[in-house]
Amino acid sequence: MPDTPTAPVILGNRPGSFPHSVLAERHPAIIRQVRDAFPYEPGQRHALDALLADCTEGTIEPLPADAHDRGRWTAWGMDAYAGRSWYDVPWLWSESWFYRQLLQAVGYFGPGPWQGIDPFRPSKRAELDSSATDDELAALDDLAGRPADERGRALLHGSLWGNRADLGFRLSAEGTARAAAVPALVADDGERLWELLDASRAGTLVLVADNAGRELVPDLLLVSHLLEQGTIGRAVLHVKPYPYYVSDATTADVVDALRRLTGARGAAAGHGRRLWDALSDGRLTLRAHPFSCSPLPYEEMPGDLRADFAGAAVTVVKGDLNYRRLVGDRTWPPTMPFADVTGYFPGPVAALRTLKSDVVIGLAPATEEALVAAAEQRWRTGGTHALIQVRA
Ligand SMILES: O=P(O)(O)OC[C@@]1(O)O[C@H](CO)[C@@H](O)[C@@H]1O
Repeated sequence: MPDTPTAPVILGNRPGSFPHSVLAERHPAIIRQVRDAFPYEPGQRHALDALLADCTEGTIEPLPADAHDRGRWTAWGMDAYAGRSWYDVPWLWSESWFYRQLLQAVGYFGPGPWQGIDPFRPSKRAELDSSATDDELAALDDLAGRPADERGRALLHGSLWGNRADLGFRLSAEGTARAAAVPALVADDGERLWELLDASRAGTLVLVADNAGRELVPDLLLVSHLLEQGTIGRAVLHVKPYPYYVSDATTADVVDALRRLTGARGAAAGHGRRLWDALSDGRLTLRAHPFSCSPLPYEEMPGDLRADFAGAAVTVVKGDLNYRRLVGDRTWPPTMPFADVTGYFPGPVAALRTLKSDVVIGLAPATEEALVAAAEQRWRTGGTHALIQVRA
């Protein structure tokens, strides 16, 4: 049996490291942002204050016996990590735990009047309603006259770079937008992705979505284009079952994005109607699997999710967090081959991601050297670089 490659799991306990800054600074900033965004009641405010202290100084405390998802979190490692500092468990685990606790604090899981109220909705809506989104939708009219191939490639890149629009990232990355003025692909298997899609004419595309708003809109536009061209016959869009990592897309965000498209003018409205029809007639389906908010890598996915991915002509995995889960949140050498690490994935898989955390694999040695020479290790986390990687 071939050896499965491995590397140490990333923890958040090294001061000065990016993961440490997320736990020590980004999470408190997210709590403050949420606290200011709603007229929360005293009980919720106390719970948010308690979470602020807990997530920076406390330890992992198991969920109460009657928590609706206690069994799930037990299976995901809760008991094994009980009593440990948030910094001393896998960083990926700690982050997912944070969002679970934040939603608990604001009453999202209910029962009660705040059940189902997304604490990140104001920032997601502001982005969707922004003039920047207007400009992006208007640009579709110029694209409409171009050959189909060119439109497809432009929309693929729109979906890729849309991943820079990540609201949690912006909380702790002020100024990187300017640094990102010269975008650069550090790995580009884009043509291999088109080959896969073209070879599977009328097959199923699974798209594992990441952020709502200015990432989800271009993701949906790409799906619309592929359906229109007959490149794919069906699409399955995986979203999160509850709000997560600030801007991750839920079903409500898909509906908001579709309404934004159908309410626009010109080509954007045409895409909106096509997607609306596709959802209505079953050519586009949504999934909100509990594992999508789990603190585990995809290698540990359950059988029903595995079957979903196995049936796809290709699964496109969007964004930084999904990339970490796809390849494992580990200190891999950047030149570790992508195909070696993703060999477990049930079917062809493509990653579309801007680089916003330390994990990266599949780089050519010369690419890594050039990146380090130009920016030491900053290229890993600044959102200034992107990649398209494919394992057929
Ligand atoms: O998955 P996304 O939206 O592309 O990025 C998520 C992110 O902003 O959050 C994590 C840190 O909290 C990192 O993986 C990354 O920086």
